[in-house]
Amino acid sequence: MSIQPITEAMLRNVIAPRLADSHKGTYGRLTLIGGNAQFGGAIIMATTAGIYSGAGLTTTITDPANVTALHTRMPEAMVVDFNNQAKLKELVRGATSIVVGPGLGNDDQGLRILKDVFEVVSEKQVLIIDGSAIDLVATHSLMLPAAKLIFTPHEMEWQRLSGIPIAEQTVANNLQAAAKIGGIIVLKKHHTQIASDGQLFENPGGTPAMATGGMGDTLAGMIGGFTAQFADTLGAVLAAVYIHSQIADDLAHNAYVVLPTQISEEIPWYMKQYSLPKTN
Ligand SMILES: NC(=O)C1=CN([C@@H]2O[C@H](COP(=O)(O)OP(=O)(O)OC[C@H]3O[C@@H](n4cnc5c(N)ncnc54)[C@H](OP(=O)(O)O)[C@@H]3O)[C@@H](O)[C@H]2O)[C@@H](O)CC1
Ligand SMILES: Nc1ncnc2c1ncn2[C@@H]1O[C@H](COP(=O)(O)OP(=O)(O)O)[C@@H](O)[C@H]1O
Ligand SMILES: [Mg+2]
Repeated sequence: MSIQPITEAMLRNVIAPRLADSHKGTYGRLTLIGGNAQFGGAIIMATTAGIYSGAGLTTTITDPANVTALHTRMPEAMVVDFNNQAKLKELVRGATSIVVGPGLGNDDQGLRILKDVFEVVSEKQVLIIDGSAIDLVATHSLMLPAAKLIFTPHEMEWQRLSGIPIAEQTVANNLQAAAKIGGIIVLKKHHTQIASDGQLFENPGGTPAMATGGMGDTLAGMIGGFTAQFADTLGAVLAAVYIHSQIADDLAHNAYVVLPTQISEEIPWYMKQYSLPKTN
């Protein structure tokens, strides 16, 4: 099995210049679901990343305790109470891409919300399953819905989802489990690996300056924003993974630690560079 490094040429194929004849509806509807009373920051960071990645319209469904904080940080986001089951289902149905799990919590409340998402999501939609949602799928052996599924586990979440202990997470074992689960698996670690349809890609970048809470929540939001805009779902995932760590690597030249929200603020500048014709 050959491992393909993610290249900048791949990103240039995905991140197209915006067309003059377009509007916010052209760039996708992103719905993010998560953030219980304890983990509000996770969904705020995911939302921030989705908006800075250029999603046309973003709605966040979260615990009411997080609404003021989210609005204060990101007035661009629309917000809905995650106890409003009817509204949640409507917003999932209307989304281009859905991110579920950052800070959702793996208790009964989180389980009820995840089941509602799985009930209404459909084949043409992208569904990114992160954080607590991965744990809930693993713990309750949930049936996966027909959708363009993207899982974003760290190594412990991958252990829970695949049953492979971290020490035995070899390329061969991971690919076998990924084929069984289906969809795109983004196994997050130093040099994150992405499995899709028997292919394996590796992120050449990344730094321990990224090892701080919220970094994965930010990546989940980026993948949401990228897949909402770009029709090539695998290409969008690879581009998001690459830019996420490229920004961190650049900031880490002069900084001991890189904050997730600092990464989000840089995303539009990097996307612009990849959308321009190559000069040399
Ligand atoms: N500000 C907020 O609101 C934040 C909210 N968050 C939200 O919290 C929820 C729980 O997510 P979680 O990732 O914090 O907890 P969990 O899934 O139990 O994993 C930790 C366990 O796994 C182990 N471990 C082994 N390998 C590992 C690896 N490569 N990467 C990471 N861990 C690894 C690790 O080992 P140890 O640290 O003990 O060595 C530990 O035992 C989720 O919804 C998330 O979105 C967070 O994003 C933080 C900011
Ligand atoms: N040492 C490291 N080298 C490269 N990337 C790292 C390192 N540590 C963490 N990361 C990256 O940070 C993110 C951590 O994700 P995750 O554990 O889900 O964070 P959280 O749930 O706190 O938001 C992943 O994208 C991972 O690749
Ligand atoms: Mg995480």
